[in-house]
Amino acid sequence: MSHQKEDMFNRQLAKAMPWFGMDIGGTLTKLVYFEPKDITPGEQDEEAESLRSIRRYLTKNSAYGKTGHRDAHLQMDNVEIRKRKGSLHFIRFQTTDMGNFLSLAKQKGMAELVTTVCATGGGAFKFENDFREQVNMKLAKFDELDTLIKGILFAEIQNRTECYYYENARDIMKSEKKAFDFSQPYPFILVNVGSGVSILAVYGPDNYKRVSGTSLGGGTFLGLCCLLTGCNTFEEAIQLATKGDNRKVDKLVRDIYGGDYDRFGLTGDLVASSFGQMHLKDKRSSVSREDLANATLVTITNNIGLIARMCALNEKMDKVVFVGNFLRVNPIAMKLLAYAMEFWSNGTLKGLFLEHEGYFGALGCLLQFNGEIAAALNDTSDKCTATSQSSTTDKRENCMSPLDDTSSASNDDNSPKETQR
Ligand SMILES: Nc1ncnc2c1ncn2[C@@H]1O[C@H](COP(=O)(O)OP(=O)(O)O)[C@@H](O)[C@H]1O
Ligand SMILES: CC(C)(COP(=O)(O)O)[C@@H](O)C(=O)NCCC(=O)O
Repeated sequence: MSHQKEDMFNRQLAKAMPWFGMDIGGTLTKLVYFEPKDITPGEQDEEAESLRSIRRYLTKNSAYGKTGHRDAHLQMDNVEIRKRKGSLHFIRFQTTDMGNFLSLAKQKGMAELVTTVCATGGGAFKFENDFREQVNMKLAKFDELDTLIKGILFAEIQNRTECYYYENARDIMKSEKKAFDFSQPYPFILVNVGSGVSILAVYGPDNYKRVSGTSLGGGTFLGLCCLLTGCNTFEEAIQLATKGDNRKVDKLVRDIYGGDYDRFGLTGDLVASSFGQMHLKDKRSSVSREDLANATLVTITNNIGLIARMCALNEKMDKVVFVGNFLRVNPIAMKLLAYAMEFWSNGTLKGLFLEHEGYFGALGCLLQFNGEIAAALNDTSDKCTATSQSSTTDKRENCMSPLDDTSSASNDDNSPKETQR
C-alpha cells in the first residue's frame, strides 16, 4: 500500500472507533474491545463525547448489567493493531441477555457511533435482525472457526506465556502449569469446548479442516449439573465438582474385576462405566450433590479427551490444543485432559491450553475488521478475499467499506466449509 493510501486507511480506521469483535455463542457472548492509548490531542478534540463515555464505561467497570463481566486478569496491554497502540479488554455476558445488551448499546449512543459490528458465532446469524431493527447496526459476519484460529495465532504472538501445559500430567495431584513455547505451532489439533465441541486439524494459518465434533460439551456439563444438583451457575457447578468424588457415582474397573484388568492394562481405579453405580438405590441415596457434579465433569471431560485423542491419531499430530469457556476456572477438566493425552498415548501426545480460553473467536473477529477495510480501500474485486479459507471461492460481487455498508462485504456465504490441504 502506498504511504498516502496507508494514511487514509489509518484515518478511516480511527474514525471507525470503537473497535469491537463479538462472538455470539450458544451460551456466552464474548466481546473484545480495543482501547486506543495513543490518542493525539487533535483526535481528542474531535472525539465524540459518546465515544469517550463508552471507553470510560467499558474500561472502568468490571461488571455490566446482570451477567456482564470484564475479565480484567486477561487484559492485554501494549498491543499494536494497525499501527494503533492500546489495550484489549475481554468482556462476556450470557447470550440470553442480548436484549439487555442492545438496550444498553442504544442508551450509550453506540448506534450513532457504530454502523457495523464485526460478529462471529451462531448468534451473528440468529441476532442479525435484532441488531438492525433495535439499534440500526449491521453485523459483518465472520466464520467462527476462521476467527478462532486467527485469534489464537495473534494472542500467541502478543503474549509469550499464552500457551501452557501440565508438567507431571500423569500425576493429577502433582501436575503443575508450565509455559509452553507455541511459536512453531503447526500442525496441531484444536478442540473448542463451548456449548458443543468442534475439533479441527490445523496445518497452517489459512489451512485447516473440521475433523470432528460432539454435542456432549460444556453446555451438556452445565445442563446435566443443574438437573442433578439443583445448582444454577457454572461457577457453582465447578465449586461443587471440586468437593466431590466421581468414584461414588461411577463404576470402576475394580468394582467389576475386584482389581486391575491386567491383560489390557486397565487399572482398577479407571472408570469402567460413567454413572454406572446410579442404578442401585442404596448407592443413589449415599451420593452427594458434589459427587454428582464431579462425576458429570469427569464424564464429559473424558469423552472429549477420547475423541480428541482419536482425531490426533487419525491426523498423525502430537499437539492437542484445548480452548473454549468450558475450561474457565476449571483446572479439574484441564488436568484430566492433560492426563488423558499423556497416559493413553504413552507420552506421545501433549495437551496444551491457552490463557484467553474462550475469547479467540471474538479476538480474531476484531482483527478481521481491519482486513475488510483494507480490502475495501484496495477496491479491486480480486483483493476481496474470503475471510481466510484459501480454498474457498469468494462469491462477493462488491467490496464495500464496513464504515458505509458491509452487507455485501461481510462473509455472508454461510455454507459449511472444509479447507482442503
Ligand atoms: N459464566 C458462565 N456461564 C455459563 N457457562 C459458562 C460460564 N463460564 C464458563 N462456562 C462454560 O462455557 C461453556 C460455553 O463456552 P463458550 O466457549 O463461551 O461457548 P459458546 O460460544 O457456545 O457460548 C458453557 O457451556 C459452560 O460449560
Ligand atoms: C454448532 C457449534 C459449531 C456451535 O459452536 P459453540 O457455540 O458450541 O461454540 C458446536 O456446538 C458444535 O460443533 N457442536 C457439535 C456438533 C457435532 O459435530 O455433533
